Amino acid sequence: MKIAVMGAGAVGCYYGAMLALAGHEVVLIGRAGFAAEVTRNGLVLEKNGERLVARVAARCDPAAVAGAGLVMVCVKSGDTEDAGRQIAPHLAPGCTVLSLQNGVSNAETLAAILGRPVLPVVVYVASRMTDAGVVRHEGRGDLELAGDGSTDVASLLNAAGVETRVSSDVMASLWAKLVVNCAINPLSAMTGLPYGKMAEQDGMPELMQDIVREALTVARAEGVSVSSSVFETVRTIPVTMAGQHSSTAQDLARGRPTEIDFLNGEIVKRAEEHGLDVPLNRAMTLLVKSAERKRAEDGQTSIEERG
Ligand SMILES: NC(=O)C1=CN([C@@H]2O[C@H](COP(=O)(O)OP(=O)(O)OC[C@H]3O[C@@H](n4cnc5c(N)ncnc54)[C@H](OP(=O)(O)O)[C@@H]3O)[C@@H](O)[C@H]2O)C=CC1
Ligand SMILES: CC(C)(CO)C(=O)C(=O)O
Repeated sequence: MKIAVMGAGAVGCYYGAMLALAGHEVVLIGRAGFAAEVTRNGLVLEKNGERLVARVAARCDPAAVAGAGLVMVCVKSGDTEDAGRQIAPHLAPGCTVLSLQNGVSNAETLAAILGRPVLPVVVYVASRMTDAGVVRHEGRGDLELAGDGSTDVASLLNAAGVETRVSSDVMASLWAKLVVNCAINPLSAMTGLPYGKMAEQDGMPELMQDIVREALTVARAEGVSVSSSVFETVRTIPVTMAGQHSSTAQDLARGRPTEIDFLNGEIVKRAEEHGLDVPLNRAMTLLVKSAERKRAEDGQTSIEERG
């Protein structure tokens, strides 16, 4: 079966490479530089000290999803709508579409644009692009999904060495991930500190727990039952990932748009719909958006100065 990956970044390249290395026909849709590099040299996966070259097709034309039986959407949340609109006219009638993204609204957003069901997938991987055609696996890699066809998709992924579970409550798992991201990501971005040092600041562990508590009131109002283990997860991440900076911090540092509207911003938006106030999540959203704006203006200034 042909498998298409829309969004050839850290997540798309990791799973695309795993599937190609297992013998599947994989096409990755990304930017022009990526497509040119991978067409020349293949997609390199660095994993467990090995450097594996996966033979994949790399394209920048979304029409390349045509004929795929499985389409994995792996763009950042802010790009979901555009990506959906771009692939919509080219999807095969019976294909299965997955959303391998953080946040709790992407699968629904895509489904509305595509006019077909989209399976939400919880992605437990740490991966990053180290060069145009090189993806480095840093940890885990397992997936959790639900919806029509999920048993077949899970079998295909498990056979390719990607541990995949069919979930009894995938939205609860996506929410749990969201709640943890709400407590960790913006504070890592605002302090600029790795998680270990960040959590050593007086009052910081308490602040993180308060953000979790606030986000959980919104999850409850949405009718989602999130495991209370999220409190423990937020306590342990600064220990187990002491040297790490959040994806939000990394996006800010690179001058790229963050996913904050789909993290704390999602909590704020949904809280408003339920008549709840979530001042801590509101503050986190505002601070990160202000930093994004400053980063953009500073970038603009330096372009003009160079100019
Ligand atoms: N990286 C990780 O370890 C993890 C990430 N996630 C989640 O997975 C999702 C994907 O993250 P990640 O892979 O890190 O993101 P990346 O930014 O690395 O990858 C997305 C890629 O898609 C490209 N892209 C976006 N829109 C289009 C388009 N219309 N056509 C072609 N290419 C496009 C982007 O290009 P450009 O940059 O030029 O826009 C980028 O190369 C996010 O929701 C993230 O939160 C979840 C778990 C772990
Ligand atoms: C789990 C965590 C916080 C790890 O960095 C993450 O998902 C992110 O940075 O977005």
